[in-house]
Amino acid sequence: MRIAGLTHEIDDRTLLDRVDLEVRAGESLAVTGPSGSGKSSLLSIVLGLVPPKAGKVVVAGENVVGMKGRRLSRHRRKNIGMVFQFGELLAELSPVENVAISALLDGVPREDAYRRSHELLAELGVRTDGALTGQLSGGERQRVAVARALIGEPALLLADEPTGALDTGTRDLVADLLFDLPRTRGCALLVVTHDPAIAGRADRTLRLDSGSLTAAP
Ligand SMILES: Nc1ncnc2c1ncn2[C@@H]1O[C@H](COP(=O)(O)OP(=O)(O)OP(=O)(O)O)[C@@H](O)[C@H]1O
Repeated sequence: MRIAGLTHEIDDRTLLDRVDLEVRAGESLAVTGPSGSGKSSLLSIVLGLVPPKAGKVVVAGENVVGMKGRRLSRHRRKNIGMVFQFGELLAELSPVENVAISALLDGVPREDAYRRSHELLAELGVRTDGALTGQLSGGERQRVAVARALIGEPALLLADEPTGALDTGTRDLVADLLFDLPRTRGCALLVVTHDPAIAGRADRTLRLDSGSLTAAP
């Protein structure tokens, strides 16, 4: 993913001021910064959910800025996986169903979607013994969320405070898993987080403050 000259304003506040950024395949990047500095807004722009004032966001060779409708949703489904702080899973479905849904919506035949979902969950160490997602521990749920983000084999994986809702031990297990993915799957990983212990695991860390991204100490 390559971001160039990205500018975004909210209520006369410049959250991103001509920001440039690149995350390559196989690489991880963490963005930290104070609350309200615009970290989540940055991810929303990369997802094409929020239009910036200016600039480009190129994912898998295509500029997301200005992309709309079906073309945008197809592009997002094909190229980007997203992990949220609270997983955003459907509690009343099984983990296998939560992960398969993403592929089914993408037109993958049912049998393939379920097989792939089983395989991914097994690889990520989540039990698929019939328990509902709502019955799993926080760490297991986050691993299901990671599997869901990965099922479309995205070139870019985004994560917003992916371990923010976990206790320290579980946080480390999920972080181990997450930061292994660029190496094991060849994707680019962009994580936004407050947590220095998480940011410190990325190949590079940048800090967003007053519109600018600078190398974090
Ligand atoms: N849809 C919106 N309408 C108005 N203001 C918004 C909107 N989305 C975000 N903001 C504001 O933009 C600023 C940046 O928010 P954002 O969530 O991107 O920051 P953040 O760095 O991710 O913060 P945190 O670390 O607390 O999650 C905040 O002041 C927020 O209130």
